[in-house]
Amino acid sequence: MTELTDQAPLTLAAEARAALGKRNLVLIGLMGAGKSAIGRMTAQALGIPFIDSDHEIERVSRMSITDLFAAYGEAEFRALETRVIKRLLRSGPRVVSTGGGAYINENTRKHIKRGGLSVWLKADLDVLWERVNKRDTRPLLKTENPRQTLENLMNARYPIYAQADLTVLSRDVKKETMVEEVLTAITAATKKA
Ligand SMILES: Nc1ncnc2c1ncn2[C@@H]1O[C@H](COP(=O)(O)OP(=O)(O)O)[C@@H](O)[C@H]1O
Ligand SMILES: O=C(O)C1=C[C@@H](OP(=O)(O)O)[C@@H](O)[C@H](O)C1
Ligand SMILES: [Mg+2]
Repeated sequence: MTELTDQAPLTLAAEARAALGKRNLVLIGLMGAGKSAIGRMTAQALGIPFIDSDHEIERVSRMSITDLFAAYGEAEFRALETRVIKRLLRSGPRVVSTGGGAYINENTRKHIKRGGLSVWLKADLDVLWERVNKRDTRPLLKTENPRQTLENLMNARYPIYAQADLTVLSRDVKKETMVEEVLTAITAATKKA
C-alpha cells in the first residue's frame, strides 16, 4: 500500500486550498493595496470562485460606486456593503475582496470574522498613492489633498485592519509573488493552529 509520505508533495496552491477547507478567504486593506487584483489571481490559483464586493454592489444597485456615493452618501453605501458582504460569506469556499472601508464598519467586520479567514494586504503610503492616483474611481479621495486624505485613512484604519487573521505585505513585486505569499500565509497559519 502506498504511504502518504511516498506521494509527491502537494503544490503550494493545493496545500493552501486544503488548509482553507470550506472557509472563505477575505481580503481587506486600504485602497490600492491590491485586494481586487490579487484576490482574483488567488482565487484562480486556488480553483475557487472570486467575488469583489464592490462589483457585487455595483451589480445589484446598477450604479457605479462613484454614483452611489454621490446619490446616497457614504452611510447608505456602508449599509448596502454590509448586506452584500454578509450574503457573499454565507457559503464557501470563495475569495471575497472587499472595499477598503468594509472591515472598518463594526457590523461588516463581525460578519467577516464569523464567515472567513481574513488577510490584510498591508502597504505603505507611497505604494498606495502610486497606485490610486492613476484613477479617479474612488470617491473618498476626491478631496483637495488626496494624498493627505489617504494618509489620514491609513492612520485611522491600520489599527483596525491589524485585527485580521493574517497580514501580507503588499509592495512593488510581481503580482504572482503576492499571490504566493498569500497562499503561504494560509498554509502556515493552518499548520500553526
Ligand atoms: N503587486 C502589484 N504590483 C503592481 N501593481 C499592482 C500590484 N497589486 C495591485 N496592483 C495594481 O494597483 C492598482 C490597485 O489595485 P486594486 O487591486 O484595485 O486595489 P484595491 O482593490 O485594494 O483598491 C491596480 O491597477 C492593480 O493592477
Ligand atoms: O476605502 C474605502 O472606504 C473605499 C474603498 C473602495 O474600494 P477599494 O479599496 O477596492 O478601492 C470602495 O469600496 C469605495 O470607494 C470606498
Ligand atoms: Mg478593489
